[in-house]
Amino acid sequence: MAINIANKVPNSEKNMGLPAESRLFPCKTLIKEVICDNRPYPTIPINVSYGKGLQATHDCPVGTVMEKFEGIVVEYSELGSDDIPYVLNFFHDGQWRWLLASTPAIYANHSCQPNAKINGQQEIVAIRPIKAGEQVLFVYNNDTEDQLWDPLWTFDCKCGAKNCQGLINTYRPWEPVHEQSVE
Ligand SMILES: C[S@@+](CC[C@H](N)C(=O)[O-])C[C@H]1O[C@@H](n2cnc3c(N)ncnc32)[C@H](O)[C@@H]1O
Repeated sequence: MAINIANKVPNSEKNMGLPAESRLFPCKTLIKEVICDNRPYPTIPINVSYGKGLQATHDCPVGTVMEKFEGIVVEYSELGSDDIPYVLNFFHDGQWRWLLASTPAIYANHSCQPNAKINGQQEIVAIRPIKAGEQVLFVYNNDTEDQLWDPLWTFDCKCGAKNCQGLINTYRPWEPVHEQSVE
């Protein structure tokens, strides 16, 4: 997996200009890496009925990188309960890692009928054409059931899709209905 290491956390809506100790996701110890990349992406944060969401600013074809999770990689034990809904875990160098992102990617909501997915570079990528003004949505729990779901992340899905799973409280393999190949 390609990871870009930079010497500072990228600016984001909430962390802009703040010193490390007062960031949205304070991490007191053991910052292993800082992942950051060039910005911006064709999305903006918006308000939705369940907090914030991420909205496309342009019509985007399949394969467009809509946003990217970038921030600090920490140990699970360093996470606070408020961090859990926002953390992205990924497998790297034979172990699970937790990425506390400080980019608008954290606002992308879940849908059981998504228009995007996360790729191996922690990017949110369009799996179907996304129109300007549409919310960018991916399946949070698309994985094998042997990966442990964090109970602190359980929520009632309000995506409204016909195939809505309802309570999101476990990983399950997700079969795309109309997904187009982007890789
Ligand atoms: C990564 S945050 C997404 C941004 C969040 N909406 C916010 O305002 O900060 C994940 C949390 O958003 C909420 N969420 C995301 N997708 C949802 C959905 N389809 N239905 C209900 N709540 C959802 C849940 O509370 C979830 O734990």
